[in-house]
Amino acid sequence: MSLQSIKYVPGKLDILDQLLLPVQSKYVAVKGVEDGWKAINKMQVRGAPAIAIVGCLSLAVELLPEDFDSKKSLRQEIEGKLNYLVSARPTAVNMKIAADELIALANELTKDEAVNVLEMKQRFLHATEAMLQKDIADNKAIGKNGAEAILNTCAKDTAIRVLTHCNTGSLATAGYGTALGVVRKLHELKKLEHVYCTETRPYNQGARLTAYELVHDKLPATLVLDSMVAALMRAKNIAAVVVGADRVAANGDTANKIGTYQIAVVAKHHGVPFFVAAPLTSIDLQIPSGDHIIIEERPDREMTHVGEHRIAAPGINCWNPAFDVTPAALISGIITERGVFSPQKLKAEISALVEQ
Ligand SMILES: CSC[C@H]1O[C@H](OP(=O)(O)O)[C@H](O)[C@@H]1O
Repeated sequence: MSLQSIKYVPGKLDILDQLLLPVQSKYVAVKGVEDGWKAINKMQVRGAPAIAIVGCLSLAVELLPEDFDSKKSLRQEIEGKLNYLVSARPTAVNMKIAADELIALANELTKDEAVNVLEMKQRFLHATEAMLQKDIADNKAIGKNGAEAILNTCAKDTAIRVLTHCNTGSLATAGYGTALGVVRKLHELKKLEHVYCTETRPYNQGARLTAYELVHDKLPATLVLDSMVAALMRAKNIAAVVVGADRVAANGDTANKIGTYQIAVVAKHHGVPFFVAAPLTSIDLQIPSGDHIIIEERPDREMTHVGEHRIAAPGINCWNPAFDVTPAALISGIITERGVFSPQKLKAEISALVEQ
C-alpha cells in the first residue's frame, strides 16, 4: 500500500493512478504537459494541492531536455503551457495560483539581464520542485493548527470523535494532508477517539482513498454513507467536522466536494463545530464570495456506473456537480498553515500576512 501520490526526480514524474485504488496500486508516467492535463482531467490525480503540483511538475519534466534560443521563447512556452494546465479542472484554485506565481517568476527572470536562458530554466525548474516540500511543510502546520483549534472547542481531557468528507490526505497532496492532516495530528496527540469518513459519492474518494489511508495508518476509523451524516451526529457525539477546500473566497465561502454544504447544515443543526482546512494556496482573495466560483460538472457516467457496472436506469437524466459552496456563516474556522481564521476576518488577516 503506497500513500505517495507523486514520485518525482528531475526529468521523471510518476503518479499513483487513483482511479485504480484501492484494488490496484499502480504508478503511471507523466511525460509532459499533455499527460499532466489528461491525468488531472480524468482524475487519475486529484485534490487541489496535488493538481497544482502535478501540473507544474509535468511542465518541468517537459522543459528539462529542451533548449531555448531566447528567454522570451522560454517565457512564452511557460506561460502558454501553465495556462493550458489551469483549464484541466476549473474549481480548485491552486493550479491557477501556482501558474500565476510561476509566470510572474518567468517575467521577472526575462527582465533580469544578469540571468541567461539556461539559468532562467534552472531557476524555473527549482521553483516548481520546491512545491513538493513546501506542501508537506504546510500540511504539517495545518495539522498542528487544526488539532489545537478543534481541541480548544472540546473538553480538555477527552479524546474526540471527528467526521471528514472526501479525501484530503496524502493522496490529495504531496503528503500528510490538509483536513486528514488534522486528523493525523489529533491521533499523534492521542486525542483521536474515532474518525468517521463519508464514502463521497460518486467518485468515492472517502470509501476508496480516505479509508485506504486510514487503514494504512491504523487510525480508529469507520466508513459511513453520505446519507448517514445526520444520524451519525445524533448518535455518535461527533465533536467536530473537518473538511478540505478547493477554493475559499475572500468572504470565507468555501467550494469543496459535493455534499460538504449539507454536512455543514447538519452540523449547524447539531451544534457541531465545522472547520475547513486548506493551505493559503487554496484561498482566492480575488473573488468576493462563493457566488463567483465556477463549479465543475462531471460526466453522467460517474453517477450511473461503478466501474463497468451500471447502477442507474438507462435514459435517466443526471446532475453531477463535483463541488458545492458552503456559506461562511456555517464555517467555525478556516485552518491554514499560518493560523486559524474566522471567515469574517479572513480577507483582512490573510492580506496582512501576505504584505509582511
Ligand atoms: C486537499 S484536497 C482538496 C479537495 O479536493 C477534492 O476534490 P477532488 O477529489 O474532486 O479533486 C475535495 O474537494 C477535497 O476536499
